[in-house]
Amino acid sequence: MNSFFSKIKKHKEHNLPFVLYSKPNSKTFFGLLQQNNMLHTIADYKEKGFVFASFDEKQLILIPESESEIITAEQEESTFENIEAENFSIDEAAREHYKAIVEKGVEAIKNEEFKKVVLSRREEVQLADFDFVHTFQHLKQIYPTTFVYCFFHPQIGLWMGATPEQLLKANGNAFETMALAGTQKANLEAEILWEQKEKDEQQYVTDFIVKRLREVATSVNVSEPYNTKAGSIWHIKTDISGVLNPESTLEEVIDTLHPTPAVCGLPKKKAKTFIVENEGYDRTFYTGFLGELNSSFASNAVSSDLFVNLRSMQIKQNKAILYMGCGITKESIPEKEWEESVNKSMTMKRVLKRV
Ligand SMILES: C=C(O[C@@H]1C=C(C(=O)O)C=C[C@H]1O)C(=O)O
Repeated sequence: MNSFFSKIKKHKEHNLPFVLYSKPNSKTFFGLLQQNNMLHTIADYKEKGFVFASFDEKQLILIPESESEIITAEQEESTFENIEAENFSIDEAAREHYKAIVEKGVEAIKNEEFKKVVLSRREEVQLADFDFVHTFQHLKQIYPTTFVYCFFHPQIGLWMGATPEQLLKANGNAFETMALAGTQKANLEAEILWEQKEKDEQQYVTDFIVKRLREVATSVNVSEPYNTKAGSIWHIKTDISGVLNPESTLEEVIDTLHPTPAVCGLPKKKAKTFIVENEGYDRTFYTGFLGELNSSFASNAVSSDLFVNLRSMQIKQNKAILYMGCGITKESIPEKEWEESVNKSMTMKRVLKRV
C-alpha cells in the first residue's frame, strides 16, 4: 500500500502523466503510470487505456495501457480528520451571478426555447498543505459508493473527484448506464420525498437516454426510479441496461449518450448553446467523462467503464477550483438551485484543508 502511493508520488515529482482510481463499492486502487510525458489523444475509441475527455469533447486525452506501468493496491483502514465544510462563508457576488443565470434559464424554458438546462459554476478554495494521495484516500473513505480518481498530465493539470454517475459500462455487446437527477441534502430524521419538478427532471433524463439507446441497441431494459445516496446528497436514479446492435461502435454509443441531459439539458444542442453563452466560463473537463477504455484492469476483459466527471475539482498550486451544477426546469427557484450547488460543493470541501 505504502509502496503503491510512494511510487505514484515519485511519478508525480518527475512530472509524468498518471491516473489513480477506485471503482464504486470496490476496495481496489488502480494506478496507470505513463512512462513518458507525451500527450496522447483518442482518434476512434478503439484505443486501450484510460480516457479523460472534456465536456465539449475537443480534448480526448488517453493514458495508453501499452505505455504505462499498471499497479494496484487494496484499501486499508485509515481515519482522516473530518473537515468542517458547513461554515464556509458565502460569496455574495457569486450567489447573485448564479441566481441571475438560473433566472435567465427559467425564462428561456418558459419561452419554450428548451425544456431543461444544467447550469454550473466554479468556486476557488485556498488550500493549506495539499497532498493528493491524502485527499484521494480521504475521498475514497467518505464516498465509497462513487468512482474516485486523481488524474495528472503535465499539459492538462491535476484533477480529482468522486463521481456518483456512470456514463457507460460496455462489455462486448452488453451495456449498462443510468439516469441520475434530482438532488436533496441527506437529513437523518427526514423521509426522502421528491417534488414533482424533481421527478419530472429525472424522467426527462431517463426518456432521453432510453430513446437514444434504442437507436443503437437491440434491447433496452429500464428499472423503476429509486433513491440513491452519494455522500450526503440523495438523487433519483434509474438503471438502464441492454444489448447493442452488433454493428454499433463504442464511438457511436458514447456520442449518443454524451452529454446526457443530466449534465447538459434538453434538447441537447439548444441547452448546450445556452450553457456556452451564459455560464461565463469554460467547463473544460467538468461534466466530461473518464474511465477505462477497452481495457478492464480488474478482470482482464476487454471492456469499457466510463463515468461522468462530476463532484470534481482542478488543483492549481495552492488552490482548488470546484465545479458544481444543477438541473434547471421551468419550476426552478434560483435561491434553491444556489443552495443545491452549495451542498454539492461540500462533497469536495469536506476533504480540503483550507488556509
Ligand atoms: C451537474 C451536476 O450533477 C448532476 C445534476 C443533478 C441535478 O440536477 O439534480 C444531479 C446529478 C447529476 O446528474 C453536478 O454535480 O455538478
